[in-house]
Amino acid sequence: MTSKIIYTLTDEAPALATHSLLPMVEAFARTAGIAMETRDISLSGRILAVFSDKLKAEQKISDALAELGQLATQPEANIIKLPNISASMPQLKAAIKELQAQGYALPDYPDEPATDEEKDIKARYDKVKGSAVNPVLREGNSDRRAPLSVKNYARKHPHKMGAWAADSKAHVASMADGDFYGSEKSVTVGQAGDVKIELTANDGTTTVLKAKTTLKAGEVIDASVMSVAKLRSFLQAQIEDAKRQGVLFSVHLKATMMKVSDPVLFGHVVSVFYKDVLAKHADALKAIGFNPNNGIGDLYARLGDLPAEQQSAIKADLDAVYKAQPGLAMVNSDKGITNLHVPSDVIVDASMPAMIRDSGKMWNAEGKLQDAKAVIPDRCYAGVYQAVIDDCKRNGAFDPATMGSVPNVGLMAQAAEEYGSHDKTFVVPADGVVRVTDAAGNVLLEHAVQAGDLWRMCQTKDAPIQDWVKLAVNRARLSNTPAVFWLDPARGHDAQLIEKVQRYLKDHDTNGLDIRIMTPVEATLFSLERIRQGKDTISVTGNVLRDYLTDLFPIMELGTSAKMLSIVPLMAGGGLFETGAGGSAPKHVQQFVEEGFLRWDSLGEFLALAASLEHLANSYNNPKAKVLADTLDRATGKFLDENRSPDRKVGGLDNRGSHFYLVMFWAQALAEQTADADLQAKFAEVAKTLTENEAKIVAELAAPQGKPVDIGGYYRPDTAKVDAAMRPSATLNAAIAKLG
Ligand SMILES: NC(=O)C1=CN([C@@H]2O[C@H](COP(=O)(O)OP(=O)(O)OC[C@H]3O[C@@H](n4cnc5c(N)ncnc54)[C@H](OP(=O)(O)O)[C@@H]3O)[C@@H](O)[C@H]2O)C=CC1
Ligand SMILES: O=C(O)CCC(=O)C(=O)O
Ligand SMILES: [Mg+2]
Repeated sequence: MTSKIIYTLTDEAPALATHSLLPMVEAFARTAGIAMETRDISLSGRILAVFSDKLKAEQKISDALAELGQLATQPEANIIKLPNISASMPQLKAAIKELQAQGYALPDYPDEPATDEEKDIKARYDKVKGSAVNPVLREGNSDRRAPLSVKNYARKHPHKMGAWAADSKAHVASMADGDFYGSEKSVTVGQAGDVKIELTANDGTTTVLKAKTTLKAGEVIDASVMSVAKLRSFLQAQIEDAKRQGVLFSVHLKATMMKVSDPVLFGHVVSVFYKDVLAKHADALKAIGFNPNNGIGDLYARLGDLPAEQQSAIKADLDAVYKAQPGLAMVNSDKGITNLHVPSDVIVDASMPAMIRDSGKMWNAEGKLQDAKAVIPDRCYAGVYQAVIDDCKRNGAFDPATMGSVPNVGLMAQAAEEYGSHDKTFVVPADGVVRVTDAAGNVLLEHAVQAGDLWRMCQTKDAPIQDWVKLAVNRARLSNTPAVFWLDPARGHDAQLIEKVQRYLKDHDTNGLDIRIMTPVEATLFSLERIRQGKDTISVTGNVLRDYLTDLFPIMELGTSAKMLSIVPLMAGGGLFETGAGGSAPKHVQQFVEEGFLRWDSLGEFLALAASLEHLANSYNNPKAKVLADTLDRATGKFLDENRSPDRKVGGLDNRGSHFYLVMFWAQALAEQTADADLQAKFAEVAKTLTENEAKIVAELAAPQGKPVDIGGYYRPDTAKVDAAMRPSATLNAAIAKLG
């Protein structure tokens, strides 16, 4: 077996950064006999892979995601996973358009498929849409934390935190009833078997929503429903309340990862907020195919299809809406892009912490910060953010120089919980009752529903739960830190989990450990109180809170979740090393293209690479890999100590310059170490060259800054163009080439 690490090629900022970093990493890894292989799991790559049959021979690419999904279930897996686009519908369509323009004969996305062929095309695209990558690769639970070196760095170089006023009007608004939280029911199934999901309408007719879902013994299933009538009246009341209080209206959902439910929720917000203009022009908007689930931006984009007169009438009525309604939080006030323009622009895990970091404010239409109402319709997790906001109002902003840390152990293996619910989420077609029945006809779960309601079922397998409990105990032991399971006994699903957690904790030696179970709000208060005293508390959570908390706490503690170590110990023994805990930072690409400056911070990649090398050293007994891992660790420490992360603006060090420093420190550490004489000798020269040419290389890397860059595409940029843009230092390239 050869030692090999798979490095994923993804999208946007992390993909650009890869063009600079990976060639250097490859050269270093080769010295230890390690092959770095790449696999394209970008949005465009995934589209091309599923439509391979429609492409010319030279355009075909293999289905790397399917291959890696398979690999993740094998003990030899060692995968470094960078963030990728989880495409919303507008992003998917934009990517299709770009690829078509590049000469790929892809079909259009059929919004309303009529023929079997169109249905097949839609099904294939829907497979690529949303969070299509992470659930496939995450065959393990997650361990996300700020390593001590990173925490020390943040304490030494605290980022800016917006001050909090006790009378801030910022708040979270959630429904009082009729939401998923209020309706959740759950059972643990004793034996393996299949279940059926069916709607019995009030007129007596039966519709099979999903004929077969296979369950394993001990699996927890839950189901819940969101009442659309109650949602819409809640939204209307919140719009009025925002106006009354003079705060910005904003909505925070996860339309990317929750690709079936949340675009629909988003669509309701759009259609309630803009109801006057949408009602008045209903026929015209139907004719141009406007769909509120794609955001109000979809309306603006399609306006051009209407006669000029009608366009200006609609525009005037849109402006009237903005006058009558409360101010909307903006994504980009210069360009007039609101919170309701694109469902993937405001994603709750990143957007709520950003609002909290900004004193409970968001951007208004004038480009100024203003107190905001954050609408998070469902109550399952919203209370966490309100608790943080209340704490900030009471005690002021958190201080990154002194605050403790909240690492996370997250249950996510095998598409656990809500994030695996897409194939079991339905917009209910008629009033009636939805039932989940087993093969013997026993009703396991049922809900009375109305047409338009969102009904969903989630699955959580037992083996991942056992693994999660074990991981929590291990982390508590290794870090000697209290661990809190964030579970709410008032929720059907969580009540089942509490029982299992209590049972499986007995399988471990928990002597001397402080392990508790608390509701999410109690756990927040407990963790925040400790954080203000500089103490750490492990959060042990389900899949959604894993996502939310691993942006929330890092953004408060470190300014960004990019600086997180994010490991997925795969249940089959392999390792999946995610890079940071954030996304693919679309704004960074915009800045790069306009100004030739890439502010992406690759610290997450550095941390993942060290963990991956360490894993490889252990599983293949490769002492050279261990030396590479240890020296990379030292280099990262120095990198943090000297604060060589990218700046935010032209003139400072950018992503490329930060890579140079990491690589120089790594080469220096290799030249200094004595554990492996061969590596020491190999790196002596490159370390010397890089050290002596520091100023020259930094200047060569900075030379292209300040000018626009043509990368030949957004979703599928031109490799040669990006290579040239990301590797502009001939001196650095030559030094690395010498490694052979
Ligand atoms: N693991 C994955 O694959 C994930 C993928 N996504 C996907 O990413 C896309 C964008 O999602 P979004 O919610 O906007 O979240 P992002 O994390 O991409 O962006 C939010 C902000 O976080 C900051 N940020 C994140 N990573 C870095 C980094 N490495 N260096 C510097 N700053 C960073 C940037 O803020 P600033 O403006 O301050 O520079 C950025 O604008 C979506 O398509 C989403 O589906 C999202 C989360 C995880
Ligand atoms: O898969 C996705 O869409 C997002 C993943 C994410 O935000 C996370 O894991 O933190
Ligand atoms: Mg996240």
